[in-house]
Amino acid sequence: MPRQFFVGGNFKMNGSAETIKKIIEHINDAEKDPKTEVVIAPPALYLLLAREHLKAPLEIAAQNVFDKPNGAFTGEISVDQLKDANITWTLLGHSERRVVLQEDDAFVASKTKAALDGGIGVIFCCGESLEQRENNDTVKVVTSQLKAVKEKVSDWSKIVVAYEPIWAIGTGKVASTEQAQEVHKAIREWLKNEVSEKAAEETRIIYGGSVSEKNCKDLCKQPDIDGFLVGGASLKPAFVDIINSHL
Ligand SMILES: O=C[C@H](O)COP(=O)(O)O
Repeated sequence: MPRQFFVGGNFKMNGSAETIKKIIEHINDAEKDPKTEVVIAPPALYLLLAREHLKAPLEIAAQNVFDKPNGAFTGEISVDQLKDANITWTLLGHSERRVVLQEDDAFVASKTKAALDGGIGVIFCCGESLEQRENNDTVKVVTSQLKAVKEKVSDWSKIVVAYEPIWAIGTGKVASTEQAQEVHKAIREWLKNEVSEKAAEETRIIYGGSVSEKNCKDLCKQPDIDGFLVGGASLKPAFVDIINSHL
């Protein structure tokens, strides 16, 4: 069975109640490819606003979730709290959290397990720095990030893997179709060898890093690119063109 095309919109720490409502209304009203699964990730403060306005089947992701069920963890949000707010997905392992907030592989994997155990889908981000790419360590870095998850998680059916080379995020410097396909293919091989044939066939592997309405059409023609995780362009009307890119 073909994998359903998946497009996530990561608003990061952008927007206000007014602008996020406008973006949501635009996405609601636009003509969209019904074959694309669309998930938007507004800042935590606006998850409930998004829940109120976003129309099904569009879904909402948190940008992060904690791995403890409750308690004295100032500033954190639990899996049960997301479920209470009808939030069905979370991003985890974004490089901005790995680099700026120093989240390591083990912590990201622990949060991934907590989310999946609670029934929340995970958009699991992985990717290499420019230095790591120049040292030819891309596949090694990405698979070691995935390996940390494999040590804690056996069911991959609710994981979407987002390959996001750090050097391409927010820089306007998109990976070439060949560069992206090569890493996506390596991730699929890794899934086949280390998880299962089923996981390799069914897991969506999406690309993130300066995706725009201009480059999405070529990227999505690659056999192992099953969609996109979009940052900056998800705040613009062009997000709909990315949702429709494989039409
Ligand atoms: O989560 C999204 C990625 O970090 C990509 O962001 P960007 O599209 O602004 O480069």
